[in-house]
Amino acid sequence: MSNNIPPTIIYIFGGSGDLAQRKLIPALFNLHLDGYLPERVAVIGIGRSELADTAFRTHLRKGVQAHSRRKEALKTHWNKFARNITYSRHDLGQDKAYKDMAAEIAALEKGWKEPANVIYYLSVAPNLAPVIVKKLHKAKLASDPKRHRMVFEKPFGHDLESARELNALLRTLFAEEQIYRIDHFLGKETVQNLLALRFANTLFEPVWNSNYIDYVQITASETVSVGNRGAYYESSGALRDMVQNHVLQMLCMIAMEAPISFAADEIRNKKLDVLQAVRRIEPGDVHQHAVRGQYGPGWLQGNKVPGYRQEKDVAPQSGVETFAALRLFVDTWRWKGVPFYVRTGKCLAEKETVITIQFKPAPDFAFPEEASHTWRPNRLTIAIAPTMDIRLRFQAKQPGPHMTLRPVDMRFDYAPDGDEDSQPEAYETLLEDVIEGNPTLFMRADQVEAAWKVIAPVMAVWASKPPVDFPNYAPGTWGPEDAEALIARDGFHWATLPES
Ligand SMILES: NC(=O)C1=CN([C@@H]2O[C@H](COP(=O)(O)OP(=O)(O)OC[C@H]3O[C@@H](n4cnc5c(N)ncnc54)[C@H](OP(=O)(O)O)[C@@H]3O)[C@@H](O)[C@H]2O)C=CC1
Ligand SMILES: O=C1O[C@H](COP(=O)(O)O)[C@@H](O)[C@H](O)[C@H]1O
Repeated sequence: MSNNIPPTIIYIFGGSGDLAQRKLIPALFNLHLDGYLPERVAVIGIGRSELADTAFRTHLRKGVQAHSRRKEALKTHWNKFARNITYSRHDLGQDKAYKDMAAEIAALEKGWKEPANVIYYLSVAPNLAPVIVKKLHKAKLASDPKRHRMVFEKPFGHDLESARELNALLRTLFAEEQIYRIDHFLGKETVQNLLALRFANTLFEPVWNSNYIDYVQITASETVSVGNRGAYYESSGALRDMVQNHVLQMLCMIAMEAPISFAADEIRNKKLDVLQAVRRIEPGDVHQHAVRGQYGPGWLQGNKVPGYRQEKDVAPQSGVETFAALRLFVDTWRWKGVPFYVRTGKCLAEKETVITIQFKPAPDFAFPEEASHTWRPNRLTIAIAPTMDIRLRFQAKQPGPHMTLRPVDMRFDYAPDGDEDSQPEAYETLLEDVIEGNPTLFMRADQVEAAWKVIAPVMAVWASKPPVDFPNYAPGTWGPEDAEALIARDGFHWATLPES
Protein backbone atom coordinates (compact mmCIF):
# COMPACT_ATOMS: atom_id res chain seq x y z
CA MET A 1 0.00 0.00 0.00
CA SER A 2 0.90 3.63 -0.25
CA ASN A 3 3.40 3.89 2.61
CA ASN A 4 5.70 1.24 1.17
CA ILE A 5 6.14 2.96 -2.16
CA PRO A 6 9.14 5.30 -2.41
CA PRO A 7 8.42 8.96 -3.10
CA THR A 8 7.49 9.33 -6.75
CA ILE A 9 7.49 12.13 -9.28
CA ILE A 10 5.21 11.60 -12.26
CA TYR A 11 5.91 13.89 -15.20
CA ILE A 12 3.13 13.91 -17.75
CA PHE A 13 4.69 15.21 -20.96
CA GLY A 14 1.60 16.46 -22.76
CA GLY A 15 -0.18 17.27 -19.48
CA SER A 16 -2.35 19.83 -21.23
CA GLY A 17 -3.51 17.28 -23.82
CA ASP A 18 -6.56 15.09 -24.31
CA LEU A 19 -5.24 11.80 -22.92
CA ALA A 20 -4.05 13.39 -19.69
CA GLN A 21 -7.41 14.98 -19.05
CA ARG A 22 -9.62 12.05 -20.10
CA LYS A 23 -7.65 9.04 -18.91
CA LEU A 24 -4.44 9.66 -16.98
CA ILE A 25 -5.60 12.07 -14.30
CA PRO A 26 -8.94 10.27 -13.71
CA ALA A 27 -6.91 7.05 -13.28
CA LEU A 28 -4.47 8.69 -10.85
CA PHE A 29 -7.41 10.15 -8.93
CA ASN A 30 -8.87 6.67 -8.50
CA LEU A 31 -5.50 5.32 -7.37
CA HIS A 32 -5.42 8.15 -4.83
CA LEU A 33 -8.90 7.23 -3.59
CA ASP A 34 -7.89 3.60 -3.20
CA GLY A 35 -4.67 4.43 -1.37
CA TYR A 36 -2.40 3.14 -4.15
CA LEU A 37 -0.48 6.35 -4.71
CA PRO A 38 2.73 6.91 -2.78
CA GLU A 39 2.27 9.21 0.21
CA ARG A 40 4.91 11.52 -1.18
CA VAL A 41 3.97 12.09 -4.77
CA ALA A 42 4.24 14.97 -7.24
CA VAL A 43 2.34 14.96 -10.54
CA ILE A 44 3.75 17.54 -12.94
CA GLY A 45 2.08 18.31 -16.25
CA ILE A 46 4.23 19.68 -19.05
CA GLY A 47 2.98 21.40 -22.18
CA ARG A 48 3.57 24.50 -24.25
CA SER A 49 0.27 26.14 -23.32
CA GLU A 50 0.38 28.95 -20.80
CA LEU A 51 -1.40 27.62 -17.70
CA ALA A 52 -1.21 28.53 -14.04
CA ASP A 53 -1.33 25.62 -11.58
CA THR A 54 -4.85 26.57 -10.54
CA ALA A 55 -6.12 26.73 -14.13
CA PHE A 56 -4.44 23.39 -14.84
CA ARG A 57 -6.11 21.77 -11.83
CA THR A 58 -9.49 23.17 -12.85
CA HIS A 59 -9.01 21.77 -16.37
CA LEU A 60 -8.14 18.35 -14.93
CA ARG A 61 -11.03 18.42 -12.47
CA LYS A 62 -13.38 18.91 -15.42
CA GLY A 63 -11.84 15.80 -16.97
CA VAL A 64 -12.54 13.77 -13.84
CA GLN A 65 -16.05 15.18 -13.70
CA ALA A 66 -16.70 14.15 -17.28
CA HIS A 67 -14.82 10.87 -17.54
CA SER A 68 -14.24 9.28 -14.17
CA ARG A 69 -16.24 6.41 -12.69
CA ARG A 70 -15.75 8.03 -9.28
CA LYS A 71 -16.82 11.63 -9.90
CA GLU A 72 -18.94 11.62 -6.75
CA ALA A 73 -15.69 11.61 -4.76
CA LEU A 74 -14.57 14.92 -6.27
CA LYS A 75 -16.18 17.07 -3.61
CA THR A 76 -14.50 15.40 -0.68
CA HIS A 77 -11.21 14.17 -2.11
CA TRP A 78 -10.18 16.37 -5.02
CA ASN A 79 -8.34 19.03 -3.06
CA LYS A 80 -6.15 16.57 -1.20
CA PHE A 81 -5.27 14.89 -4.50
CA ALA A 82 -4.86 18.08 -6.51
CA ARG A 83 -2.47 19.79 -4.12
CA ASN A 84 0.24 17.46 -5.45
CA ILE A 85 -0.38 18.51 -9.06
CA THR A 86 1.49 21.33 -10.75
CA TYR A 87 2.04 22.49 -14.30
CA SER A 88 5.20 23.72 -16.00
CA ARG A 89 5.26 25.34 -19.38
CA HIS A 90 8.06 23.97 -21.52
CA ASP A 91 8.95 23.14 -25.07
CA LEU A 92 10.21 19.58 -24.77
CA GLY A 93 12.38 20.16 -27.82
CA GLN A 94 14.50 22.64 -25.82
CA ASP A 95 17.30 21.82 -23.35
CA LYS A 96 15.98 24.36 -20.89
CA ALA A 97 13.00 22.11 -20.08
CA TYR A 98 15.32 19.38 -18.84
CA LYS A 99 17.55 21.77 -16.90
CA ASP A 100 14.49 23.04 -15.07
CA MET A 101 13.25 19.51 -14.43
CA ALA A 102 16.60 18.54 -12.92
CA ALA A 103 16.33 21.47 -10.49
CA GLU A 104 12.72 20.59 -9.72
CA ILE A 105 13.54 16.94 -8.99
CA ALA A 106 16.47 17.93 -6.78
CA ALA A 107 14.26 20.32 -4.79
CA LEU A 108 11.56 17.69 -4.26
CA GLU A 109 14.10 15.07 -3.21
CA LYS A 110 15.66 17.54 -0.81
CA GLY A 111 12.27 18.16 0.78
CA TRP A 112 11.55 14.44 0.97
CA LYS A 113 15.09 13.71 2.20
CA GLU A 114 15.20 10.71 -0.10
CA PRO A 115 15.82 9.99 -3.76
CA ALA A 116 12.57 9.68 -5.68
CA ASN A 117 11.38 7.33 -8.37
CA VAL A 118 10.72 9.40 -11.46
CA ILE A 119 8.23 8.43 -14.16
CA TYR A 120 8.26 10.24 -17.48
CA TYR A 121 4.94 9.61 -19.22
CA LEU A 122 5.21 10.54 -22.90
CA SER A 123 1.62 11.57 -23.62
CA VAL A 124 2.70 13.41 -26.74
CA ALA A 125 2.71 12.71 -30.48
CA PRO A 126 5.05 9.79 -31.25
CA ASN A 127 7.39 11.89 -33.41
CA LEU A 128 8.48 13.78 -30.26
CA ALA A 129 9.65 10.58 -28.55
CA PRO A 130 13.19 10.40 -30.02
CA VAL A 131 13.90 14.05 -29.15
CA ILE A 132 12.61 13.65 -25.62
CA VAL A 133 14.54 10.47 -24.82
CA LYS A 134 17.78 11.90 -26.17
CA LYS A 135 17.36 15.00 -24.05
CA LEU A 136 16.43 13.02 -20.93
CA HIS A 137 19.58 10.98 -21.44
CA LYS A 138 21.78 14.00 -22.08
CA ALA A 139 20.49 15.68 -18.94
CA LYS A 140 21.08 12.43 -16.96
CA LEU A 141 17.48 12.49 -15.82
CA ALA A 142 16.89 8.80 -16.44
CA SER A 143 20.21 7.27 -15.52
CA ASP A 144 19.08 4.90 -12.76
CA PRO A 145 17.23 1.85 -14.15
CA LYS A 146 15.79 1.09 -10.72
CA ARG A 147 14.29 4.54 -10.20
CA HIS A 148 13.69 6.11 -13.60
CA ARG A 149 10.95 4.83 -15.92
CA MET A 150 9.58 6.02 -19.22
CA VAL A 151 6.09 5.29 -20.47
CA PHE A 152 5.41 5.30 -24.20
CA GLU A 153 1.91 5.67 -25.53
CA LYS A 154 0.79 3.89 -28.62
CA PRO A 155 1.39 4.03 -31.49
CA PHE A 156 4.97 2.98 -30.81
CA GLY A 157 6.48 4.07 -34.10
CA HIS A 158 4.60 4.55 -37.33
CA ASP A 159 5.65 1.31 -38.98
CA LEU A 160 8.15 -1.50 -38.53
CA GLU A 161 11.12 0.62 -39.54
CA SER A 162 10.38 3.55 -37.22
CA ALA A 163 9.55 1.20 -34.33
CA ARG A 164 12.88 -0.55 -34.88
CA GLU A 165 14.71 2.77 -34.95
CA LEU A 166 13.08 3.94 -31.73
CA ASN A 167 13.77 0.63 -30.03
CA ALA A 168 17.40 0.76 -31.17
CA LEU A 169 17.73 4.30 -29.84
CA LEU A 170 16.22 3.33 -26.50
CA ARG A 171 18.56 0.36 -26.24
CA THR A 172 21.58 2.62 -26.62
CA LEU A 173 20.36 5.05 -23.97
CA PHE A 174 18.47 3.01 -21.34
CA ALA A 175 17.86 -0.44 -19.91
CA GLU A 176 14.79 -2.33 -21.22
CA GLU A 177 13.43 -2.52 -17.66
CA GLN A 178 12.97 1.27 -17.75
CA ILE A 179 10.74 1.19 -20.83
CA TYR A 180 6.97 0.77 -20.48
CA ARG A 181 5.21 0.53 -23.86
CA ILE A 182 1.54 0.89 -23.10
CA ASP A 183 -1.27 -0.98 -24.76
CA HIS A 184 -4.20 0.02 -22.60
CA PHE A 185 -6.28 -3.02 -23.59
CA LEU A 186 -3.84 -5.14 -21.59
CA GLY A 187 -4.90 -3.24 -18.50
CA LYS A 188 -8.56 -4.14 -18.96
CA GLU A 189 -9.78 -6.59 -16.33
CA THR A 190 -11.58 -8.69 -18.92
CA VAL A 191 -8.46 -8.97 -21.08
CA GLN A 192 -6.35 -10.07 -18.12
CA ASN A 193 -9.09 -12.54 -17.26
CA LEU A 194 -8.36 -14.38 -20.51
CA LEU A 195 -5.32 -15.85 -18.77
CA ALA A 196 -7.44 -16.95 -15.82
CA LEU A 197 -10.11 -18.42 -18.07
CA ARG A 198 -7.63 -20.39 -20.14
CA PHE A 199 -5.02 -21.44 -17.62
CA ALA A 200 -6.81 -21.70 -14.28
CA ASN A 201 -9.46 -24.10 -15.63
CA THR A 202 -9.06 -27.65 -16.88
CA LEU A 203 -12.30 -27.44 -18.79
CA PHE A 204 -11.23 -25.34 -21.76
CA GLU A 205 -7.62 -26.26 -22.45
CA PRO A 206 -8.24 -29.78 -23.85
CA VAL A 207 -10.58 -28.38 -26.52
CA TRP A 208 -8.62 -25.20 -27.16
CA ASN A 209 -7.17 -26.21 -30.52
CA SER A 210 -7.88 -26.91 -34.16
CA ASN A 211 -9.43 -30.30 -33.40
CA TYR A 212 -12.37 -28.61 -31.73
CA ILE A 213 -12.39 -24.96 -32.72
CA ASP A 214 -13.85 -23.87 -36.05
CA TYR A 215 -12.84 -20.22 -35.87
CA VAL A 216 -11.98 -17.32 -33.62
CA GLN A 217 -13.40 -13.84 -34.14
CA ILE A 218 -12.34 -10.59 -32.54
CA THR A 219 -14.52 -7.52 -32.98
CA ALA A 220 -13.48 -4.14 -31.57
CA SER A 221 -16.20 -1.90 -32.92
CA GLU A 222 -16.87 1.69 -31.93
CA THR A 223 -19.83 3.95 -32.47
CA VAL A 224 -17.73 7.11 -32.08
CA SER A 225 -16.45 8.89 -35.15
CA VAL A 226 -12.91 10.18 -35.53
CA GLY A 227 -14.25 13.54 -34.37
CA ASN A 228 -11.56 16.04 -33.48
CA ARG A 229 -8.73 13.48 -33.75
CA GLY A 230 -8.53 13.87 -37.54
CA ALA A 231 -4.97 15.22 -37.52
CA TYR A 232 -3.73 12.14 -35.69
CA TYR A 233 -5.99 9.71 -37.55
CA GLU A 234 -4.90 10.87 -40.99
CA SER A 235 -1.44 9.49 -40.24
CA SER A 236 -2.82 6.38 -38.64
CA GLY A 237 -6.02 4.66 -39.81
CA ALA A 238 -7.77 1.70 -38.23
CA LEU A 239 -5.02 -0.80 -38.94
CA ARG A 240 -2.35 1.18 -37.09
CA ASP A 241 -4.67 2.64 -34.47
CA MET A 242 -6.33 -0.58 -33.30
CA VAL A 243 -5.15 -3.74 -35.08
CA GLN A 244 -1.36 -3.42 -34.68
CA ASN A 245 -1.76 -3.16 -30.94
CA HIS A 246 -5.06 -3.88 -29.14
CA VAL A 247 -6.53 -6.45 -31.53
CA LEU A 248 -3.31 -8.42 -31.99
CA GLN A 249 -2.70 -8.41 -28.25
CA MET A 250 -6.11 -9.98 -27.66
CA LEU A 251 -5.35 -12.51 -30.37
CA CYS A 252 -2.13 -13.38 -28.53
CA MET A 253 -3.99 -13.97 -25.28
CA ILE A 254 -6.36 -16.37 -27.05
CA ALA A 255 -3.69 -18.19 -29.04
CA MET A 256 -0.67 -18.33 -26.69
CA GLU A 257 0.61 -21.52 -25.09
CA ALA A 258 0.41 -21.97 -21.33
CA PRO A 259 3.09 -19.97 -19.53
CA ILE A 260 5.25 -21.79 -17.00
CA SER A 261 5.12 -18.78 -14.68
CA PHE A 262 3.64 -15.30 -14.54
CA ALA A 263 7.04 -13.65 -14.84
CA ALA A 264 6.79 -10.70 -17.21
CA ASP A 265 9.19 -12.14 -19.76
CA GLU A 266 7.58 -15.56 -19.73
CA ILE A 267 4.19 -14.13 -20.69
CA ARG A 268 5.80 -11.85 -23.25
CA ASN A 269 7.74 -14.77 -24.77
CA LYS A 270 4.60 -16.82 -25.18
CA LYS A 271 2.79 -13.90 -26.82
CA LEU A 272 5.74 -13.22 -29.09
CA ASP A 273 5.61 -16.84 -30.29
CA VAL A 274 2.05 -16.22 -31.47
CA LEU A 275 2.90 -13.06 -33.37
CA GLN A 276 5.83 -14.79 -35.01
CA ALA A 277 3.58 -17.67 -36.04
CA VAL A 278 0.98 -15.50 -37.72
CA ARG A 279 1.11 -16.45 -41.37
CA ARG A 280 2.53 -13.70 -43.53
CA ILE A 281 -0.02 -12.33 -45.98
CA GLU A 282 1.64 -12.23 -49.38
CA PRO A 283 1.16 -8.89 -51.17
CA GLY A 284 -0.71 -10.60 -54.02
CA ASP A 285 -3.16 -12.15 -51.53
CA VAL A 286 -3.99 -9.06 -49.49
CA HIS A 287 -7.37 -8.62 -51.18
CA GLN A 288 -8.37 -12.13 -50.04
CA HIS A 289 -7.37 -11.53 -46.45
CA ALA A 290 -8.04 -7.87 -45.74
CA VAL A 291 -10.89 -5.42 -46.21
CA ARG A 292 -10.79 -1.70 -45.59
CA GLY A 293 -13.57 0.81 -45.27
CA GLN A 294 -14.32 4.44 -44.61
CA TYR A 295 -17.56 5.88 -43.27
CA GLY A 296 -19.54 8.38 -45.26
CA PRO A 297 -22.02 10.92 -43.91
CA GLY A 298 -25.22 9.63 -42.36
CA TRP A 299 -27.10 9.00 -39.16
CA LEU A 300 -25.90 7.30 -36.04
CA GLN A 301 -28.11 6.61 -33.04
CA GLY A 302 -30.47 9.38 -34.08
CA ASN A 303 -27.74 11.95 -34.71
CA LYS A 304 -26.57 13.29 -38.04
CA VAL A 305 -22.85 12.62 -38.46
CA PRO A 306 -20.40 13.91 -41.05
CA GLY A 307 -18.46 11.50 -43.20
CA TYR A 308 -14.80 10.91 -42.36
CA ARG A 309 -13.73 13.15 -45.23
CA GLN A 310 -15.72 16.01 -43.72
CA GLU A 311 -14.10 15.71 -40.26
CA LYS A 312 -11.74 18.43 -39.00
CA ASP A 313 -8.15 18.17 -40.33
CA VAL A 314 -9.07 15.37 -42.77
CA ALA A 315 -8.19 15.63 -46.46
CA PRO A 316 -11.30 15.93 -48.68
CA GLN A 317 -10.20 12.89 -50.73
CA SER A 318 -8.61 11.00 -47.85
CA GLY A 319 -7.93 7.32 -48.47
CA VAL A 320 -7.40 6.55 -44.78
CA GLU A 321 -9.39 3.55 -43.55
CA THR A 322 -11.73 3.90 -40.59
CA PHE A 323 -12.59 0.18 -40.77
CA ALA A 324 -10.31 -2.83 -41.16
CA ALA A 325 -11.02 -6.54 -41.19
CA LEU A 326 -8.42 -9.29 -41.54
CA ARG A 327 -8.45 -13.06 -41.94
CA LEU A 328 -5.37 -14.42 -40.20
CA PHE A 329 -3.89 -17.82 -39.48
CA VAL A 330 -1.56 -18.82 -36.67
CA ASP A 331 0.67 -21.56 -38.00
CA THR A 332 1.29 -23.69 -34.94
CA TRP A 333 0.28 -27.26 -34.09
CA ARG A 334 -2.52 -25.90 -31.95
CA TRP A 335 -4.04 -23.58 -34.51
CA LYS A 336 -3.25 -25.10 -37.90
CA GLY A 337 -6.07 -24.21 -40.28
CA VAL A 338 -8.19 -22.22 -37.80
CA PRO A 339 -9.09 -18.79 -39.20
CA PHE A 340 -8.88 -15.79 -36.90
CA TYR A 341 -11.22 -13.11 -38.20
CA VAL A 342 -10.63 -9.66 -36.72
CA ARG A 343 -12.39 -6.39 -37.40
CA THR A 344 -12.45 -2.90 -35.99
CA GLY A 345 -13.92 0.40 -37.03
CA LYS A 346 -15.39 3.77 -36.16
CA CYS A 347 -19.03 4.80 -36.57
CA LEU A 348 -20.26 1.23 -36.48
CA ALA A 349 -23.57 -0.11 -35.24
CA GLU A 350 -22.46 -0.91 -31.67
CA LYS A 351 -19.61 -0.21 -29.30
CA GLU A 352 -18.43 -3.70 -28.43
CA THR A 353 -15.19 -5.52 -27.98
CA VAL A 354 -16.00 -9.20 -28.18
CA ILE A 355 -14.08 -12.40 -28.75
CA THR A 356 -16.04 -15.32 -30.18
CA ILE A 357 -14.76 -18.87 -30.22
CA GLN A 358 -16.89 -21.23 -32.22
CA PHE A 359 -16.51 -24.96 -31.73
CA LYS A 360 -16.91 -27.65 -34.34
CA PRO A 361 -20.03 -29.82 -34.42
CA ALA A 362 -19.93 -33.14 -32.55
CA PRO A 363 -18.63 -35.94 -34.79
CA ASP A 364 -22.02 -37.61 -34.99
CA PHE A 365 -25.57 -36.29 -34.72
CA ALA A 366 -27.89 -39.10 -33.62
CA PHE A 367 -30.84 -36.86 -32.80
CA PRO A 368 -34.02 -36.86 -34.89
CA GLU A 369 -33.94 -34.67 -37.99
CA GLU A 370 -36.12 -31.94 -36.45
CA ALA A 371 -33.58 -31.47 -33.65
CA SER A 372 -31.07 -30.22 -36.18
CA HIS A 373 -33.27 -27.21 -37.04
CA THR A 374 -32.66 -25.50 -33.74
CA TRP A 375 -29.18 -26.88 -33.10
CA ARG A 376 -26.38 -24.32 -32.94
CA PRO A 377 -22.64 -24.90 -32.54
CA ASN A 378 -21.09 -24.50 -29.09
CA ARG A 379 -19.78 -21.03 -28.78
CA LEU A 380 -17.79 -19.18 -26.15
CA THR A 381 -18.44 -15.44 -26.26
CA ILE A 382 -16.10 -13.27 -24.24
CA ALA A 383 -17.36 -9.71 -23.95
CA ILE A 384 -14.44 -7.43 -23.09
CA ALA A 385 -16.15 -4.02 -23.06
CA PRO A 386 -18.43 -2.23 -22.40
CA THR A 387 -20.37 -5.41 -21.61
CA MET A 388 -18.15 -7.56 -19.43
CA ASP A 389 -19.20 -11.17 -19.37
CA ILE A 390 -18.50 -14.66 -20.66
CA ARG A 391 -21.21 -16.83 -22.19
CA LEU A 392 -20.97 -20.47 -23.11
CA ARG A 393 -23.61 -21.62 -25.54
CA PHE A 394 -24.56 -25.27 -25.43
CA GLN A 395 -27.54 -27.42 -26.38
CA ALA A 396 -30.31 -28.32 -23.98
CA LYS A 397 -33.39 -30.41 -24.47
CA GLN A 398 -36.51 -28.44 -25.28
CA PRO A 399 -38.94 -29.32 -22.48
CA GLY A 400 -41.73 -31.53 -23.82
CA PRO A 401 -42.37 -34.96 -25.21
CA HIS A 402 -39.96 -34.79 -28.17
CA MET A 403 -36.19 -34.86 -28.31
CA THR A 404 -35.77 -31.41 -29.73
CA LEU A 405 -32.89 -29.12 -28.89
CA ARG A 406 -32.46 -25.48 -28.08
CA PRO A 407 -29.28 -23.47 -27.58
CA VAL A 408 -28.91 -21.98 -24.08
CA ASP A 409 -26.26 -19.78 -22.48
CA MET A 410 -24.32 -20.21 -19.27
CA ARG A 411 -23.21 -16.77 -18.29
CA PHE A 412 -20.59 -15.30 -15.98
CA ASP A 413 -21.13 -11.60 -15.40
CA TYR A 414 -18.21 -9.47 -14.30
CA ALA A 415 -20.49 -6.83 -12.90
CA PRO A 416 -23.57 -8.76 -11.75
CA ASP A 417 -25.36 -5.62 -10.61
CA GLY A 418 -24.85 -4.12 -14.06
CA ASP A 419 -22.32 -1.66 -12.65
CA GLU A 420 -19.42 -1.94 -15.09
CA ASP A 421 -18.08 1.25 -13.54
CA SER A 422 -17.16 -0.60 -10.37
CA GLN A 423 -14.24 -2.24 -12.21
CA PRO A 424 -10.84 -0.53 -12.24
CA GLU A 425 -10.11 1.19 -15.51
CA ALA A 426 -7.27 -0.03 -17.68
CA TYR A 427 -5.14 3.06 -17.07
CA GLU A 428 -5.47 2.63 -13.30
CA THR A 429 -4.03 -0.86 -13.44
CA LEU A 430 -1.27 0.18 -15.81
CA LEU A 431 -0.26 3.33 -13.93
CA GLU A 432 -0.17 1.38 -10.70
CA ASP A 433 2.10 -1.16 -12.38
CA VAL A 434 4.45 1.58 -13.59
CA ILE A 435 4.56 3.11 -10.12
CA GLU A 436 5.38 -0.29 -8.63
CA GLY A 437 7.81 -1.21 -11.41
CA ASN A 438 5.92 -4.21 -12.78
CA PRO A 439 6.26 -4.48 -16.58
CA THR A 440 4.20 -7.68 -17.13
CA LEU A 441 1.32 -5.93 -18.90
CA PHE A 442 3.54 -3.81 -21.09
CA MET A 443 4.94 -4.53 -24.52
CA ARG A 444 8.52 -5.57 -25.03
CA ALA A 445 10.47 -4.20 -28.00
CA ASP A 446 10.36 -7.45 -29.97
CA GLN A 447 6.58 -7.82 -29.47
CA VAL A 448 5.92 -4.38 -30.91
CA GLU A 449 8.10 -5.11 -33.91
CA ALA A 450 6.52 -8.53 -34.47
CA ALA A 451 3.07 -6.90 -34.43
CA TRP A 452 4.15 -4.35 -37.03
CA LYS A 453 5.41 -7.24 -39.18
CA VAL A 454 1.97 -8.86 -39.14
CA ILE A 455 0.25 -5.85 -40.66
CA ALA A 456 3.17 -4.58 -42.79
CA PRO A 457 2.15 -6.31 -46.06
CA VAL A 458 -1.42 -5.03 -45.76
CA MET A 459 -0.21 -1.51 -44.97
CA ALA A 460 2.12 -1.59 -47.96
CA VAL A 461 -0.51 -2.80 -50.44
CA TRP A 462 -3.13 -0.39 -49.15
CA ALA A 463 -0.68 2.51 -49.34
CA SER A 464 0.24 1.64 -52.91
CA LYS A 465 -3.36 1.29 -54.12
CA PRO A 466 -5.57 4.20 -53.14
CA PRO A 467 -9.12 2.97 -52.51
CA VAL A 468 -11.55 3.67 -55.34
CA ASP A 469 -14.80 3.04 -53.47
CA PHE A 470 -14.43 5.25 -50.35
CA PRO A 471 -16.63 6.10 -48.54
CA ASN A 472 -18.02 2.57 -48.60
CA TYR A 473 -20.09 2.21 -45.45
CA ALA A 474 -22.77 4.20 -43.72
CA PRO A 475 -22.57 5.14 -40.05
CA GLY A 476 -24.52 2.78 -37.84
CA THR A 477 -23.81 -0.30 -39.98
CA TRP A 478 -21.26 -3.10 -39.48
CA GLY A 479 -18.90 -1.74 -42.13
CA PRO A 480 -18.45 -2.39 -45.84
CA GLU A 481 -20.16 -5.31 -47.56
CA ASP A 482 -16.80 -6.78 -48.51
CA ALA A 483 -16.18 -7.50 -44.83
CA GLU A 484 -19.12 -9.88 -44.81
CA ALA A 485 -17.83 -11.48 -48.00
CA LEU A 486 -14.39 -11.98 -46.42
CA ILE A 487 -15.82 -14.38 -43.88
CA ALA A 488 -18.80 -15.69 -45.88
CA ARG A 489 -16.34 -17.28 -48.32
CA ASP A 490 -15.42 -19.67 -45.51
CA GLY A 491 -19.10 -20.35 -44.73
CA PHE A 492 -19.26 -18.18 -41.59
CA HIS A 493 -20.77 -14.88 -40.47
CA TRP A 494 -19.57 -12.16 -38.15
CA ALA A 495 -20.86 -12.66 -34.64
CA THR A 496 -22.30 -9.85 -32.59
CA LEU A 497 -22.92 -9.90 -28.89
CA PRO A 498 -26.14 -11.80 -28.22
CA GLU A 499 -28.90 -10.06 -26.27
CA SER A 500 -28.54 -10.59 -22.52
N1 LIG B 1 -6.36 10.75 -26.70
C1 LIG B 1 -6.56 9.44 -26.73
O1 LIG B 1 -7.68 8.93 -26.57
C2 LIG B 1 -5.42 8.52 -26.95
C3 LIG B 1 -4.15 9.01 -27.16
N2 LIG B 1 -3.10 8.16 -27.33
C4 LIG B 1 -1.74 8.65 -27.54
O2 LIG B 1 -1.38 9.54 -26.48
C5 LIG B 1 -0.54 10.55 -26.96
C6 LIG B 1 -1.15 11.92 -26.62
O3 LIG B 1 -2.39 12.00 -27.25
P1 LIG B 1 -3.41 13.20 -26.98
O4 LIG B 1 -3.39 13.59 -25.55
O5 LIG B 1 -4.68 12.78 -27.61
O6 LIG B 1 -2.77 14.37 -27.85
P2 LIG B 1 -3.06 15.95 -27.74
O7 LIG B 1 -2.77 16.48 -29.09
O8 LIG B 1 -4.36 16.24 -27.12
O9 LIG B 1 -1.95 16.44 -26.71
C7 LIG B 1 -0.60 16.56 -27.08
C8 LIG B 1 0.13 17.16 -25.92
O10 LIG B 1 1.51 17.27 -26.28
C9 LIG B 1 1.94 18.58 -25.90
N3 LIG B 1 3.06 18.97 -26.74
C10 LIG B 1 3.13 18.89 -28.09
N4 LIG B 1 4.34 19.34 -28.50
C11 LIG B 1 5.02 19.71 -27.38
C12 LIG B 1 6.30 20.24 -27.15
N5 LIG B 1 7.16 20.48 -28.14
N6 LIG B 1 6.67 20.49 -25.89
C13 LIG B 1 5.81 20.25 -24.86
N7 LIG B 1 4.59 19.73 -25.02
C14 LIG B 1 4.20 19.48 -26.27
C15 LIG B 1 0.74 19.44 -26.08
O11 LIG B 1 0.88 20.60 -25.31
P3 LIG B 1 0.36 22.05 -25.80
O12 LIG B 1 -0.89 21.79 -26.58
O13 LIG B 1 0.13 22.73 -24.49
O14 LIG B 1 1.45 22.56 -26.59
C16 LIG B 1 -0.36 18.55 -25.53
O15 LIG B 1 -0.35 18.62 -24.13
C17 LIG B 1 -0.38 10.30 -28.46
O16 LIG B 1 0.76 9.52 -28.66
C18 LIG B 1 -1.61 9.49 -28.81
O17 LIG B 1 -1.40 8.66 -29.93
C19 LIG B 1 -3.28 6.79 -27.25
C20 LIG B 1 -4.52 6.25 -27.03
C21 LIG B 1 -5.71 7.06 -26.91
O1 LIG C 1 -6.19 3.35 -28.47
C1 LIG C 1 -7.30 3.62 -28.88
O2 LIG C 1 -8.36 3.06 -28.29
C2 LIG C 1 -9.63 3.66 -28.36
C3 LIG C 1 -10.64 2.61 -27.93
O3 LIG C 1 -10.37 2.25 -26.61
P1 LIG C 1 -11.54 1.82 -25.62
O4 LIG C 1 -10.83 1.43 -24.39
O5 LIG C 1 -12.41 3.04 -25.47
O6 LIG C 1 -12.27 0.71 -26.30
C4 LIG C 1 -9.93 4.17 -29.74
O7 LIG C 1 -11.11 4.96 -29.71
C5 LIG C 1 -8.81 5.05 -30.21
O8 LIG C 1 -9.04 5.44 -31.57
C6 LIG C 1 -7.49 4.34 -30.13
O9 LIG C 1 -6.44 5.27 -30.36
